[in-house]
Amino acid sequence: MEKVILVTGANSGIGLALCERLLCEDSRLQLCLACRNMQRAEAARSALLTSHPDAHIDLLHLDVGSVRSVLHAAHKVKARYNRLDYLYLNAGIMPNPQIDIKAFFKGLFSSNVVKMFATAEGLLTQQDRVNKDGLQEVFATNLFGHFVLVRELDSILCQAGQTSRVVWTSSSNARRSAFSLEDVQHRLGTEPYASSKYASDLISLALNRHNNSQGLYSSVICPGLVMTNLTYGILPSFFWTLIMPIMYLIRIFTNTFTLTPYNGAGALHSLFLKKPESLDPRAKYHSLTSGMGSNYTQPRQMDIDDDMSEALYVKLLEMEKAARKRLKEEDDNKQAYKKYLNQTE
Ligand SMILES: NC(=O)C1=CN([C@@H]2O[C@H](COP(=O)(O)OP(=O)(O)OC[C@H]3O[C@@H](n4cnc5c(N)ncnc54)[C@H](OP(=O)(O)O)[C@@H]3O)[C@@H](O)[C@H]2O)C=CC1
Ligand SMILES: CC(C)CCC[C@@H](C)[C@H]1CC[C@H]2C3=C(CC[C@]12C)[C@@]1(C)CCC(=O)[C@@H](C)[C@@H]1CC3
Repeated sequence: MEKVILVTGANSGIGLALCERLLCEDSRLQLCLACRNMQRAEAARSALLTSHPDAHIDLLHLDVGSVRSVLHAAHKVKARYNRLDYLYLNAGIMPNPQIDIKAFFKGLFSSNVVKMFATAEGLLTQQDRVNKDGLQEVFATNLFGHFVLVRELDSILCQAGQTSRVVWTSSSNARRSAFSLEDVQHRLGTEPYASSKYASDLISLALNRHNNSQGLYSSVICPGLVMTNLTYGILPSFFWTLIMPIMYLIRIFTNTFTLTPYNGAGALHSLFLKKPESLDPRAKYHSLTSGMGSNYTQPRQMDIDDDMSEALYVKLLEMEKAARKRLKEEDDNKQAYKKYLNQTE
């Protein structure tokens, strides 16, 4: 049977570019596009089928920010496929981003200018909100939903005599100082995106510790700065179009300005080709682009430690248990109410 690959957030940007690159590699792959909006998912499938008419592309409804949707989607995946070779955890959000213009101009004339363009450290804040599950939306979407998905798919990811891979689309914006074990959802701060991405780096390490012996390997990548819906949300799109030539100029000095989704998906693609045993669990694989535009992948050591990653893993397990309990109670209450209505009729 051909390899089965599931990509979350596959209908646009880096996720869609990854699907395109994977099909160019092997058009017989069984691709599953997991998206929250089925209209956009259909459009993505049509676009992929235009260039690969014989490709096997399934759609799956998944709102990774909702625990109920994750459990439902995982159930469907297990019913559809008896194996899952690659799980790309790519969906992500950065709501209401704000740029600190003063910090930008200060950084521009400092020795930290290259780092500033690569990581946006000190430049970017976001306004988060609480979702229907009572969780912070950025945490729920970028990390927790994906964590529950991996756990729920464990029976088809960890199969005897087979290796499977989980790949997180993290970011160089991930920063230890933006994350706190006392506030894993980042309720109190203004950098939920950096916090959620740092948390995904930690969780990847923990997944390796707990699952390598069962043949499951986890890695993290950073796509670099890519022009997608996510980045277009940071500044008005006409402004981006206006400064595009400057962006290409900056790329000569900063290899992290990958700019196109195709280049951004480079590291995701290169991990597809690598043997899992050869990967470094403490490295983040960066998509990079030379000044002349050629695309390459480079591993860089992450600022993470085992104790912190284990502590976060334990916290997420507890949160998962609580979320399942809450959903079960909701279902039981619904059932009881239905029964009551039937009796009173
Ligand atoms: N662009 C960049 O410079 C960088 C991006 N990244 C990361 O790359 C990943 C892909 O983002 P990118 O391609 O840039 O941006 P896009 O906005 O183009 O893609 C994000 C994808 O995630 C999906 N998504 C968002 N929320 C949910 C949800 N609750 N359930 C299911 N799907 C969801 C979106 O679906 P919909 O179309 O319905 O919104 C979309 O398909 C993200 O994790 C992002 O953090 C990391 C570093 C840099
Ligand atoms: C070039 C221009 C004149 C001004 C652009 C300034 C900023 C808008 C960008 C500088 C560094 C960028 C950046 C990101 C967003 C846009 C900038 C802040 C990201 C945070 C986008 C999402 C990610 O995950 C990071 C890897 C990016 C890091 C760099």
